[in-house]
Amino acid sequence: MNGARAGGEPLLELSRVGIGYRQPGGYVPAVEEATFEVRPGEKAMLLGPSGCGKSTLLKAVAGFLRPHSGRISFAGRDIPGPGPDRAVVFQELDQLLAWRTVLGNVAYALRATGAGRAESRRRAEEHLSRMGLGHALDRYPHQLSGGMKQRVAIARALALEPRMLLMDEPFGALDAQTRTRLQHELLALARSTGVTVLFVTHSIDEAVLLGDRVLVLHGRPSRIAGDLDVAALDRPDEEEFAAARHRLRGLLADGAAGGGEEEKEVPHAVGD
Ligand SMILES: Nc1ncnc2c1ncn2[C@@H]1O[C@H](COP(=O)(O)OP(=O)(O)OP(=O)(O)O)[C@@H](O)[C@H]1O
Repeated sequence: MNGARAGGEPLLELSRVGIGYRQPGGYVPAVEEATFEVRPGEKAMLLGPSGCGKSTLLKAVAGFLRPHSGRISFAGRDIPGPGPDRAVVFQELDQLLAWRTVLGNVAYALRATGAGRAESRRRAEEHLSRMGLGHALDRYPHQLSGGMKQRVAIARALALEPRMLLMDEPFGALDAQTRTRLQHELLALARSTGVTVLFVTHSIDEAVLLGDRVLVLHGRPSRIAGDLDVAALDRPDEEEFAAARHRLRGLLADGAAGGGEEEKEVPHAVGD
């Protein structure tokens, strides 16, 4: 989906959100004053260096963590906790249940939302076929490549027909070729389903390629340092793509230099 098609009331709204963790030495804030909106059909990318709080924000939107300040609302309501309206795909290749088949993994998730057995199998098959896994329904996770495992995880998330797909570096553990292939598959899927996406990455190119908007996080605790519209940019060889890349690199470098953090350098994978 292109950002130009995204519209209407925000689906997700964060207002001055602060989130942190209780440590033995006391409370340590990870993210502060995060304010942004995501509209239906939009693909919003959270970009920032390692440890800046991208996953923390995503987990709060998923309902796994509760903010210590501010407000997160989804479809106009405070988030009560995790729910199938916000399906999550993680980076780890072992997020599937090892003792269930490909079909079983997706059908099980559907059963957990109350769908009947036959209905769950039908929907699971449909979504797995859409991800090119129709031939692998009876395989177990250990019989799959990394790319196939991530396709199953994406199929499982989409089968829930979520209003928002939350993706935490879902292609980060894949080789470059598989990663590129899955990025393009995700773009096609988002275009055909219109699903709203919140996507965590530390790669500038991935953010510009996949996103309609890129929200840059930096500092410790981190804040939103920039919000760039990249909806029209999907060709890395084009001048505007290079300009966006340059702008984002600048925002990240400002954060690395200005925050007084222990982590000064722009992380390795940025701009890859
Ligand atoms: N469960 C936890 N308990 C305590 N501190 C945590 C926990 N999870 C994350 N943190 C800390 O919160 C900060 C933000 O972590 P987070 O994982 O959100 O960053 P990130 O930007 O997603 O990093 P990466 O790109 O490396 O995954 C870090 O300083 C991290 O050490």
